[in-house]
Amino acid sequence: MSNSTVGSHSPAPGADWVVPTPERPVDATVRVPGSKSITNRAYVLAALSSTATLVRHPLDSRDARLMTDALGVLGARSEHTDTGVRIHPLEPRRCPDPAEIALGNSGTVARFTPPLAALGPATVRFDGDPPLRRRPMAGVLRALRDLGVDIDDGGDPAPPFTVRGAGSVRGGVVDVDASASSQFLSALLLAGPAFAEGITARLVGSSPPSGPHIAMTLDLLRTFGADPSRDGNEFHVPPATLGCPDYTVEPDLSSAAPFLLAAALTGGSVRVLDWPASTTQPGDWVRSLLTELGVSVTTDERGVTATGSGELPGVELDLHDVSELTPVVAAMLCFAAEPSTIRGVAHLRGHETDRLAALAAELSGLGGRVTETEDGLRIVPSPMRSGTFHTYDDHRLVMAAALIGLRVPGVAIENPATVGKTFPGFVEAWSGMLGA
Ligand SMILES: O=C(O)C1=C[C@@H](OP(=O)(O)O)[C@@H](O)[C@H](O)C1
Ligand SMILES: C=C(OP(=O)(O)O)C(=O)O
Repeated sequence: MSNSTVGSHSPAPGADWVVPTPERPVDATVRVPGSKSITNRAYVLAALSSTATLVRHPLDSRDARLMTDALGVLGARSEHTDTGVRIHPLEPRRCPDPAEIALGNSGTVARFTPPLAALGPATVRFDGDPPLRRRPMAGVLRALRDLGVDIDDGGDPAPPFTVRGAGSVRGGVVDVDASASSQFLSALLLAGPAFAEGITARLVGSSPPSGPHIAMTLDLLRTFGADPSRDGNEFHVPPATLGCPDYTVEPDLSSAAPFLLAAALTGGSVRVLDWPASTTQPGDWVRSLLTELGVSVTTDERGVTATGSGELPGVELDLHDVSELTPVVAAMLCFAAEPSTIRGVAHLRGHETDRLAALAAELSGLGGRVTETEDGLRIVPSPMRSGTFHTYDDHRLVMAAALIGLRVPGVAIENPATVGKTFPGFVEAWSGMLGA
């Protein structure tokens, strides 16, 4: 494939990235790295297993390294091998006391590791990047406290906070308000097999976002030998001895999404290799979205291919279940023929940044007419122009801005390296797709 472009292949360190704008429809085959959500769940369950786990094709990114580092502090060694990462079972005596865990801006690390600290005997202080201190944590900290875990958050349920481990957690029945993040529930369910009485988590408050991520948690628990069950709003995970010697991570379909959307926006064709035949990943939904928008989506043994016409209708979408796709979908809809609305995603105000405010500001800054609603965005077609797109340390804003650059020459993405949270090679993969 070759395709002429304007813009740059890869920015100098610290410089903005002027996104290449193709002069012809894209025609490319791409491979994306492993799923962040699956990688970090597999690492947690591997640490809780009684024997070592080789995790194959894991994501290697900032969030994944933060997870292996956190597990290392807690006493689970990891080895990078030619075929993946081998995680050894937690040995709590290896954890220094007191200990410190760095959370970066990773929701999975921030929510999934405090229950593991509660299982060990050490006092563990957790802190992260300044934006993480504004992300919600109350749902998981409150539930852990209700289970008898000693947590000091200075009265504010946010990092920094300290878990004083008692060497075990009794577990049992607990109410969980996961309306701000599904990760609160996933955190408790993942640790459930290691609690003496397992866990019965009863959802209270409005329904959690990101349902597929909860299904993913149950799926991985089963793969590692636990026996989770769900009865309406009640989730039960009995105590279990876990083990899965060899686990292979699927490609990250949320990282794949912008590449398929690129086919829709340029009237080209993009194949993503190794799309799983069945998956709990929310990114799989992009296939039905594109089909609804009139894009041809075909699946064969090599992967999924999207072929677009470059024309898109406006659409009304409820993204409550697949909210991590909102930034790239919102960017694409700036080029639809009619107005669109995205609803059901008020909780994005507590993601890496306030994503609704950031998308409205940055897409409007390039000429789009994008406004915040109570629980989403309204997008009205409007000619877009070159300029700087600020990324607020949010990987998915880099991906969103790259889509705008497909149709608008001269889009400069500030701090593109922040995409390394989940996709360190994104700039190169995007430029490769464009033949730049
Ligand atoms: O459990 C997970 O791996 C995730 C759950 C979702 O979080 P929220 O439920 O907070 O949206 C999602 O947005 C995030 O990217 C990953
Ligand atoms: C919300 C996200 O990440 P996390 O909550 O895992 O930090 C995301 O990747 O879109």
